[in-house]
Amino acid sequence: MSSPVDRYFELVDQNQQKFIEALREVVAIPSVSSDASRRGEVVRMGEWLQARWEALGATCKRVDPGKQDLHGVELDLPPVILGQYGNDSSKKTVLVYGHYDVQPALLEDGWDTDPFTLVETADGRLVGRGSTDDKGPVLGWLLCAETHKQAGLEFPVNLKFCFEGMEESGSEGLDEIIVAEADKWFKGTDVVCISDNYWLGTKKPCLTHGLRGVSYFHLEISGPGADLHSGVFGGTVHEPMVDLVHLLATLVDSSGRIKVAGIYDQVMEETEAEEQSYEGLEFSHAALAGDLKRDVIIHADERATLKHRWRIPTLSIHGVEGAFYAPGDKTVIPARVRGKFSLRTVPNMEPARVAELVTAHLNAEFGKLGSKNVMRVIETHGGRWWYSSPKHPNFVAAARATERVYGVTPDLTREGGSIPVTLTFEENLGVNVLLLPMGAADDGAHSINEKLDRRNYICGIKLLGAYLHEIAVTDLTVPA
Ligand SMILES: NCCCC(=O)N[C@@H](Cc1c[nH]cn1)C(=O)O
Ligand SMILES: [Zn+2]
Ligand SMILES: [Zn+2]
Repeated sequence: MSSPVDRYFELVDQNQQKFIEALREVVAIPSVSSDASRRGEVVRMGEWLQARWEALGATCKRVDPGKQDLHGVELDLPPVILGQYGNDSSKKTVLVYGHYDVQPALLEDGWDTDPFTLVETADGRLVGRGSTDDKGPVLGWLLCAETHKQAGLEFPVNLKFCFEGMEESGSEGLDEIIVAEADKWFKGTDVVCISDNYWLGTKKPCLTHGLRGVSYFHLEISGPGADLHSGVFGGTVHEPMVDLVHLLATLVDSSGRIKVAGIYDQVMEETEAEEQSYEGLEFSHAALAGDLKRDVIIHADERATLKHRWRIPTLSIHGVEGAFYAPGDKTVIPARVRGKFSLRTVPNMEPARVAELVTAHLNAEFGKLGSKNVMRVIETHGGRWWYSSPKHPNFVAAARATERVYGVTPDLTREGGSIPVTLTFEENLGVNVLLLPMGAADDGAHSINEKLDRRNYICGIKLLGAYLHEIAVTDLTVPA
């Protein structure tokens, strides 16, 4: 007699094509949260999920977070779908989070095929916007529950879920809902699992126990009351763009070193155990250079690259608002420009201290210019870093599940990006949070030709189920 988990795996294998059709159906809903004209599609996607979970017997609560001002257009925020599947006091309760909105995508951005039509390539790539970020994983939880029910398999845990439609646009309204529901809808949660990130490479699965934070700034330089003719005024007025370019160049050098005094002071000391944790990870500069399509890597070895992604703060310059950027030549002096940059922050940096250091640096550098323009530094948004122990039983259960599906011990990774909701759950629910990725490093989330490999999708659906079965038999008490 095969075990329930083995039976579940067999069923997942038998239903592969059906699962791909389900992914095709959701990829075809262009739920782009940053596009006002697509807001109805985002809502439709949330309603699709709610209907499908309710058909299975889950109890759902649709929470409408209110209104959003999107560049002057007032829009209803898409619903957060809260759910509860099973309510057996003898079982553990797992809360899963995911998002059903996606990044924008247009064929003319360079996609090989229509981004909202799922295409399976001969080498097993399921190409389509949202396939890996995050519709594949969100669907994975649903298909896992449906498969159990259809086969009459006992579902191993009580499942709570929280699916939002604004993750790609700053998760507006979500934190307030989590805080308000911490002792209500989320009461009784034993552990949280989020599947919304990626393996370090393309072959070996991983569990993720750390994320960097982000502190985002605008640096505004205002000069004359209107744009000027450079032939008339060039060399006779202080140009905002000249000041801005100079200031941006004082922030970071070409080797990625941040030039803001004091910024590295709060960075956590590295321990011997951490140094050893880089051994054996599936990560190579050759593969990274391949993904980048050109070797533009700064560091000499893989370990240094990972440290600069995970445990060292970095500063990136993103763009300039108000600057001339169209093709062709225009002899204008822009009157007001806004440079945009952000720092990725790491343990134990405090956002308030980061803002203080950045502002002091820019004030000092601007002072040196002797410019009559006006400078403003604005911190527009931020999120804190997250760092957790991979020794928690939640991670141990996930590692066992991974071994069962893939036959290997997963890598333990951190990520350079930010998922602020991770910390919101950890702090407000007081339980352990695990990041359990489905997709691979080369999936191209946010990029053109986003894909999820068939292998990752099918094994990922097995993994989510195996994880829930492992949680059911794991003592979640943290050893003293
Ligand atoms: N692999 C998961 C990363 C998710 C992600 O891309 N998060 C964004 C969040 C963000 C922060 N500010 C604006 N968006 C990120 O850029 O890290
Ligand atoms: Zn995502
Ligand atoms: Zn994303």
